[in-house]
Amino acid sequence: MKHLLTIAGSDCSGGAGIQADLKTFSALGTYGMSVITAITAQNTQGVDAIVEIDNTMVKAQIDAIFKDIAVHAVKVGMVSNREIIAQISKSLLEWLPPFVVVDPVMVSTSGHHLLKPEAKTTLIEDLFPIATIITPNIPEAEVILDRKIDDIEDMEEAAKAIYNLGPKGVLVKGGHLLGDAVDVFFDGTTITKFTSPRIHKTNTHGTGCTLSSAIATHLALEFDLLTSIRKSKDYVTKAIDCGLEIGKGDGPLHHFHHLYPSIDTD
Ligand SMILES: Nc1ncnc2c1ncn2[C@@H]1O[C@H](COP(=O)(O)OP(=O)(O)OP(=O)(O)O)[C@@H](O)[C@H]1O
Ligand SMILES: Cc1ncc(COP(=O)(O)O)c(N)n1
Repeated sequence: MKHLLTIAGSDCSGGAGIQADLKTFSALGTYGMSVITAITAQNTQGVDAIVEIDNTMVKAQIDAIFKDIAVHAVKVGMVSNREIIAQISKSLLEWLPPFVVVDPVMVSTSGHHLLKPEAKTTLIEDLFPIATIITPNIPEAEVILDRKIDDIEDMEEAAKAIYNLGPKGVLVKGGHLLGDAVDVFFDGTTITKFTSPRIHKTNTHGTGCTLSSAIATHLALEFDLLTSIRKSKDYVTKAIDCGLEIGKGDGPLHHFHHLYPSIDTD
């Protein structure tokens, strides 16, 4: 059995954040654990309120897990502010989990800031260099690089430029473009594109959280990086396709484990 850890924010409505991550870990047959960095009051329509967790409590949660339980991969999502980011970086450098997938969550689909704008530099300097892979969407890649991304060629250039900031791999996600959903990966030598047909449904709340936690899971299950991305994109595509009509806004994905090929996790 592989043990997965998400360090992220709570979404009380269950579509994104910690809740999406834990559902993904379970659906893929692994044991999920969580370090909560922020509590959000949100639903399918938007974010009403955020309380950030004190960084000493973030440290205490990380230490409680690592001193007792083996962690086979970590996914990092919403990290809120500079103090929390610096603490996560320090703790991960101390405990050294084998894989760290960083989803640089900045602004929710509904337009709410989930990362304080002044924390962008700390995110880049403290978390990118310890990441096995980072998974920005197009608006996040634009903020990281301070440039516009309009098409797949721009995504390729962005993946290469973000790679120079220190992660071992960069996946620029194309959910926000029109046409097929194309994600562009760069590992320092080769560009690889992952394409799936665009599904015309509104239940895309939490797609990024789900993709990054699925990649962490597949890495923990000892698939290589390219296979982990391919299998995770397949998982997200199916989970969007059978998504739930819950709430009045952008609905959640459905993490229905019978849909996914069984994985030998022993
Ligand atoms: N309508 C869609 N049909 C098929 N795949 C999609 C669709 N929307 C997003 N995806 C895929 O979902 C994954 C997440 O991409 P996206 O760009 O939406 O990330 P994100 O914006 O971080 O997600 P989130 O909505 O959680 O913030 C990618 O693999 C992307 O290609
Ligand atoms: C706690 C938390 N983490 C991440 C997201 C991003 O997901 P989305 O862009 O689908 O709103 C979110 N809304 N809430």
